[in-house]
Amino acid sequence: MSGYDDARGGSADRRGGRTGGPGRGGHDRRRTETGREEHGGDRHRTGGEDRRNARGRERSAARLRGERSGSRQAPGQRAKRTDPARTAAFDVLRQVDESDAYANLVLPPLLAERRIRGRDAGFATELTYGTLRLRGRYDAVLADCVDRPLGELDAAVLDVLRLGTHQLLGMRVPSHAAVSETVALARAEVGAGPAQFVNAVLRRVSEAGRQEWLERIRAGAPDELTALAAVESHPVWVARSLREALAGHGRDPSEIGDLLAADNAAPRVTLVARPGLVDVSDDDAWHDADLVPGRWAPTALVLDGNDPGAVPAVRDGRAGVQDEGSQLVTLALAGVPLDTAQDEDTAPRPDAAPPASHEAAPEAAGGRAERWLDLCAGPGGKAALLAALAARQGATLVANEVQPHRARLVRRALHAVPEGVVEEVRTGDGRDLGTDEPGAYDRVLLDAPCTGLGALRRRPESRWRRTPADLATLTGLQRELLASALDAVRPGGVVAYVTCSPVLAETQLVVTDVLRKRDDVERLDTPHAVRSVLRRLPDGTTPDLRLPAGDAARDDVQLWPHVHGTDAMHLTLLRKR
Ligand SMILES: C[S@@+](CC[C@H](N)C(=O)[O-])C[C@H]1O[C@@H](n2cnc3c(N)ncnc32)[C@H](O)[C@@H]1O
Repeated sequence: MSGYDDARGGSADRRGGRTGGPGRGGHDRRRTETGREEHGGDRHRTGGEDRRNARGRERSAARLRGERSGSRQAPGQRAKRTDPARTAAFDVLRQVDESDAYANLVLPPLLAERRIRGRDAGFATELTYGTLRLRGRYDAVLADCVDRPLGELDAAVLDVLRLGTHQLLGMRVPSHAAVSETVALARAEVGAGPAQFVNAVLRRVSEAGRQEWLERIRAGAPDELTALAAVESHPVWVARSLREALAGHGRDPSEIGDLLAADNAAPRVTLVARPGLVDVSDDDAWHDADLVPGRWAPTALVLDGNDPGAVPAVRDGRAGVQDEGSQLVTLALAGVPLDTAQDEDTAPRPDAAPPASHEAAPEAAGGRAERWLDLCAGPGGKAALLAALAARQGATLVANEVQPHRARLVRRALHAVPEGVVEEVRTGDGRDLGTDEPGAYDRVLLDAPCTGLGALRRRPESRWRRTPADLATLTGLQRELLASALDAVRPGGVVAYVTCSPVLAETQLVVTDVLRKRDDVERLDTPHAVRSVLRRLPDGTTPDLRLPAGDAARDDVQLWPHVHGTDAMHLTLLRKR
């Protein structure tokens, strides 16, 4: 990467003061004067309400195809080529802002389309995800370097600044290259005037190292939680909810720093080997993939590398990419005995030998094969594991999903499951199922729509999208869905209430509230159910799940990224009396 040598970047502020530069108004005015395409406007404002508008989508789609709307710089300023990896990262950030896109869905096809491979692809990936994850930290840094509220800056300029700041403070890019390459990106994407501003601001950022900036952020915060939230790049309300969740689930709230830090670490790629569909020793299925057993689930394999698409078993649906927490909660539901009279040890372990045939498996009360229901199945990760387990236990599965396009994803996820196991993939509102089919199922998985605040490692942009108002909407829906799941299960049957959020309002409070209104449900010993499906260690024991003990012990299970290395999955098992 080249060093910085740009006489045109002459507005660099070396006096140590904050830098004003072109804000939204200035940026637009400049473009109007030069007659170039209107690019910023209110749509680009961070958090702008109208970012979903059609023009934004069109522009984003064109950008993803690699089409530029024409050079925004004077010919004499075009000498420096922009780096394709940085341009790709910028384009993904703009998509995330303009169209509410998910970076993990947009970036891989964009890299493939532009033939960005190898180290460049790795650089673009780290730059994109790292910038999105640490956006809050970088905004705190940038707020110290710019003399107006960041919300007044053109959103595209702000994204360029965040990209430059991540290179300076979060990657091992030499300062001169981080600044000069980012200024070149700014010049190509947002124009020469803003590029000068970017140059000046990034020079201010580069005057201190990461540690010094973190100390400055901490010193400037009004209280400890706000400081931690800024340093670890979480909205304050999210940090507060997570700290409350730690306490409510029986952990020490002082773990919040470790939890927030764990949200900023890219998770390892974990695969699920769907039992009965693929064998770990089948070399053809794994095609030389470097795999080690997971920490908790007997079905989990950790992939050393980042390309699960290269693994044949993943491509053909016998395996999939799935967090171990998701695997554990699904295995626990499939393994829990259906009625109290049954000896718990008779529940089949997921790594036990399969029954001799589909028909030879245990039956539900009444002598029929068990019927299982996945009430909110899209896109189908848990449904696929559940269906594989159902096949081994002689059960059948109905998968329900309210959104038609997600129901299609469920069908695709289930295509490797043996014929006859999946009764139906239906599209419908799960809230109606309890009334439509009362007592019709033996096991029901309710993996409820939730804030996803337990899976922030995987969705780098999502922490900035959620608002406290989402909680009110979601918790109402979660209550209705849980009531429906409990109506849909037969007496003696089991419901698994699952969220990928540890937030108390979505976990304990939903369950407590729904159970308060009915007397036909009992809580099961969920920690026991989860322990009984853990993988066996070489010495025959199972790993220590490190759940709260003593007074803090609970009858539900909450997993944590900083303790278990999984998403913060929540599981409560309930039995209909
Ligand atoms: C947390 S996701 C489920 C993830 C899924 N279990 C998996 O492992 O792939 C929740 C799903 O519930 C769906 N959903 C939301 N409201 C619903 C409703 N009223 N009825 C059924 N499904 C609903 C959402 O579309 C989303 O696909």
